[in-house]
Amino acid sequence: MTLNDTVARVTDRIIARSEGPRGDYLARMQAARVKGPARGHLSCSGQAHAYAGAGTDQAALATEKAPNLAIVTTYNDMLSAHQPFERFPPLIREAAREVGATAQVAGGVPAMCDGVTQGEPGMELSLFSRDLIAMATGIAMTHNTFDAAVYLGVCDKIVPGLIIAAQTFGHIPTVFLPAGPMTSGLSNEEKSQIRQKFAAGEVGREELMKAEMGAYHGPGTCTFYGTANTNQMLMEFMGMHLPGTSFVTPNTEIRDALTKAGAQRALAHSDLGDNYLPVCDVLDEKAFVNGIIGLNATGGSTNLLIHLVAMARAGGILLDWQDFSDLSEVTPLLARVYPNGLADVNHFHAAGGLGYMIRELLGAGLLHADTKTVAGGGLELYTQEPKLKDGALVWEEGTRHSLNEKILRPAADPFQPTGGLKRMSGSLGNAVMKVSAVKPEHQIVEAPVRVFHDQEEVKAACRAQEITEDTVVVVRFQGPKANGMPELHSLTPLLKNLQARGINVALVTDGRMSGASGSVPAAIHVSPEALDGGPISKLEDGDVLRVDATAGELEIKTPGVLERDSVRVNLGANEYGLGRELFAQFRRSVGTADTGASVLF
Ligand SMILES: O=C(O)[C@H](O)[C@@H](O)[C@H](O)[C@H](O)COP(=O)(O)O
Ligand code: SF4
Repeated sequence: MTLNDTVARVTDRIIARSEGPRGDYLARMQAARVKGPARGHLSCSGQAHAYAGAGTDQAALATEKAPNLAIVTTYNDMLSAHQPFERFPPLIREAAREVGATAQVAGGVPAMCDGVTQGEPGMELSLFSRDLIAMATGIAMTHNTFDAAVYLGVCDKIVPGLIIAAQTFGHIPTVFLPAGPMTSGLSNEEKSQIRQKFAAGEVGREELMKAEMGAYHGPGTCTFYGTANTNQMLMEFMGMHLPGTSFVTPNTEIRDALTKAGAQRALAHSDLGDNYLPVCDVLDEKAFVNGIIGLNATGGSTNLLIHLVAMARAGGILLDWQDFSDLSEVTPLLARVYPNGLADVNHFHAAGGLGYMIRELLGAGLLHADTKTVAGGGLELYTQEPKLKDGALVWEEGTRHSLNEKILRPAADPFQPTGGLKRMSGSLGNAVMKVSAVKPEHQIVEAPVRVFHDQEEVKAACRAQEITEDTVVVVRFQGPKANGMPELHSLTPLLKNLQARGINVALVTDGRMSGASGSVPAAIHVSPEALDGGPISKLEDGDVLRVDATAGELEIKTPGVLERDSVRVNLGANEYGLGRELFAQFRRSVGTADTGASVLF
């Protein structure tokens, strides 16, 4: 199938724009290659220290020339999605031994659960945790005893941070290992409805708690299509997972088989064998374009508009939001998974999942088929799905037809002809909106603004029934420099209640929303942020703003606003408490949302 013209044009534009930094990066990766096992270049004392804790693998490490596999794990009990990783290191060591190699945990890396911290001060560290995860992984990998690596991570900032690190150590073959989604419990829609009833005072805390525990009931990734599951989609579209591994349930025989196969695949690609495949050859411009196509075709998390820019930059690839916007215009929306629909990722997987989507998008000429993937070939391999046959892991062709067209559609008959994410621009600056989750009748709001400097102020105003007319709710000083750009997802039930009362409401913020946010039109990541004196800092209650998701317009309609001075606020309250005092340097040095909101470059 001929590649779509726009996909080809945007890819060429990215390659041309990135030529300098990409060339320098690839030269550094080539220079980082070593002859023989990496550990052999350490001093005898360094090696002895590295092997002392290796138990039965100590002799092999000291005398053999077989590859040594790094395990970077983000296991902790706070993220249901990462709790299954507790069992992974022994499985991976066993897999390494089966192929005459060794494996060592290079380091444990922090991971934050955005569900636990949602609406709490901790959320102000969330975005910064991405770069800290990359730095912590750097500390693990700098032991430099590794010829291949597996990275264990799933959730929001964790996969982006790990990818930044994997790119930094891009001369090392690396496979990402997921743990898989939680089994389906109380549906996301039912959970959301009970939250709205609680916000409206119609049910008590006991009923709310029962619903939340029914939704989030066990190990595995939360089942909505938020940032975590968007990351899983990216790892398949970009060839960093084995095919079809993302949405296989944790703690099952096939999950364990996939974990071992991923480890052995990474070892098979080491420079000590004949199939050297470093990360820098997998994550090239085409892989990132494939990821952006997948993001739009699935209506994925808006957070990836920030993270993908930073992930690509770590490999010398320069993305901008116009790339996302141009690709969105030619990418059909093929999936409806909550918040873009009622299904969850388990239903999506059962309907044909990522393998069906990749087949459809390849067939439509919307993906680069000729990328290098950890599966050992091009993207065609990702139309296959793993099966256990007599205890052995095999891959078979996935379904050629959607098994539920309410969830998954063919490219010839999509839910909508363009992608789920829309770039917004106008006199207020640049922003993004997840339009796939907003009903058409809610996609244009032109109304007076009500300005807030804190999400708690919004909650108080909603509870006091102060918002009774069409309103654009502006929450500013939520940008990366102001307070770490938290997600304001806990406003969703309150704003949905206003919408349900017939009030045409939109949210505009220099902050973020969760990948799970939906249905209320939210123009987020407004750049420049208020603290940088962006137009959002000049708005006053009553000014009229037009938020038009159809046209991608974010326009101040009241004259004279831009001539005003910027409002200044005292941000001292968010400099201390629950660890925020440790991130002052991050707030001072972080970049803008549209350049990846990073402290690293
Ligand atoms: O970007 C995201 O996908 C979110 O941060 C997600 O990781 C977080 O888990 C949700 O906010 C939790 O959803 P609820 O708060 O609705 O349970
Ligand atoms: S999806 Fe969100 S809430 Fe669920 S485990 Fe991951 S970070 Fe936590």
